[in-house]
Amino acid sequence: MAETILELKNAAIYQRENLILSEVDVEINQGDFVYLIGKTGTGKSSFMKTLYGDLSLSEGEGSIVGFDLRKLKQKEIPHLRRKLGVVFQDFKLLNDRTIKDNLMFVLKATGWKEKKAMENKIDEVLGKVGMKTKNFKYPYQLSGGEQQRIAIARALLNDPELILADEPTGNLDPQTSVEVMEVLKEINKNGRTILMATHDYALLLKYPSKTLKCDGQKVFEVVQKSA
Ligand SMILES: Nc1ncnc2c1ncn2[C@@H]1O[C@H](COP(=O)(O)OP(=O)(O)OP(=O)(O)O)[C@@H](O)[C@H]1O
Repeated sequence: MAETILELKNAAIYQRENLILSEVDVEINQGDFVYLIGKTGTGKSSFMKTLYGDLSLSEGEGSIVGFDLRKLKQKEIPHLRRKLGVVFQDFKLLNDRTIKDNLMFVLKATGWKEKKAMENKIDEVLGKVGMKTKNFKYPYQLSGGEQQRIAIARALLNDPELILADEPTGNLDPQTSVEVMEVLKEINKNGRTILMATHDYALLLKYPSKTLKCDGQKVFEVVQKSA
């Protein structure tokens, strides 16, 4: 049996006092590729934020990569984030430094010390996203698709057990979205678990996989119809 990486039981998710999602029961196993879909404002980002500790879980049960979300303390959040790779729609790269220095910054912030090991790791993750030759560039010198590849490489630095991608193709054109999706699929094929929020139905049709939907304050699994 595959190991459970994420489990929510009867969870409720709030933004301040507003209930966004309730009775949430979700299980994600090691190696899964899971989509999270739903119209704008239905709670996809709130769901993701709960998983990476940006919103606290105050009702129900939740565990993710070995952390109990109900008991998560502020000071544990960096440890949780280290076991997760988070990818955002807007890349969130630091524009004042090169790609290599963006990645170096994360390694230093997460406790890496040895220069050679850091350089090897940077080479390894850039290789995985096909961006090894661009390490001297600045983010603004790269296209959106290239920047997102770098953001995915950054998410891989600490060998996360789970990658949370919130609309990773939201700012990209259809062709570039497919390229970024290929990168994510390849990473998943190598055993990494991925949860991806999206409203790009073309991608869902092209790359069918388990799909969760947010609607009417609930999250449920939907069966995709083939095109
Ligand atoms: N910081 C906040 N404070 C209060 N309410 C919020 C906050 N952030 C989001 N909300 C509300 O929570 C609901 C869900 O928002 P959320 O961003 O999770 O939806 P979403 O499905 O990710 O939407 P989108 O596809 O537009 O990103 C919305 O009604 C939104 O107005």
